[in-house]
Amino acid sequence: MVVSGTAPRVGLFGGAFDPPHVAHVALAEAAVRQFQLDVLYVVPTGRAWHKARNLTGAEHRLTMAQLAFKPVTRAVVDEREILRPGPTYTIDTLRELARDLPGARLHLLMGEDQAASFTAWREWEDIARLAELCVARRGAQETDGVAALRALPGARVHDLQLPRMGESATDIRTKLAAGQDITRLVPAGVASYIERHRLYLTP
Ligand SMILES: Nc1ncnc2c1ncn2[C@@H]1O[C@H](COP(=O)(O)OP(=O)(O)OP(=O)(O)O)[C@@H](O)[C@H]1O
Ligand SMILES: O=C(O)c1ccc[n+]([C@@H]2O[C@H](COP(=O)([O-])O)[C@@H](O)[C@H]2O)c1
Repeated sequence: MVVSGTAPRVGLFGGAFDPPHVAHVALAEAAVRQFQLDVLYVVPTGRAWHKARNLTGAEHRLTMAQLAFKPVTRAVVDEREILRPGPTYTIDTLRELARDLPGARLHLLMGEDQAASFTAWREWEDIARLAELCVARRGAQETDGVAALRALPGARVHDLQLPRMGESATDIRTKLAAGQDITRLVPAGVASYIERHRLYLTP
């Protein structure tokens, strides 16, 4: 890891990445730049307790994340949540990072949809104590996601400067199942991987 100044600035960007799309990559690039991150851990979710659907196999999502985030300076795709048994909780990952990188300034990245449901996350108070929360606007609709986080006592909340982007993995999966073109929505390597492995052919 490259360390600038005294406290290393470390980012955590978790997601199902099913599949990773251009907004994920833009968000990661913007965060590295804005928060001057020394390293950004991009962490595909293992077992997403909070999602109703079954995710695509972890090995596919991991490889697609590696393809997608390869061009992002300082980004490292990390498989710890996939390897950890049981449901995935962000607090476990943050505690590991805090233990392994003592003194680091931890930045948790998320879109505003996740910010809006943040108080449903496991041990969210401890997450807010351990990490600065960096929230990107998402889609065309204003939500009160960022405002909800700002209202939490003690939370350190930052606006992640990203133009509103409408891409969503749900929409991409729907388009693929309908045989529609998604090449502008995902990085080229991800589009080839999806095609080669015949992913998302059914809704
Ligand atoms: N278009 C977007 N703009 C800003 N943030 C986004 C965007 N798409 C996803 N994110 C954020 O990226 C993180 C990972 O998202 P995830 O992998 O669930 O993608 P998704 O597009 O939301 O997927 P799905 O549609 O399957 O729920 C979340 O914090 C989410 O809010
Ligand atoms: O820890 C939790 O309780 C928790 C609840 C909801 C979401 N998260 C994390 O938030 C990240 C984005 O979630 P998602 O659903 O947009 O892929 C991902 O890393 C999830 O593991 C974490």
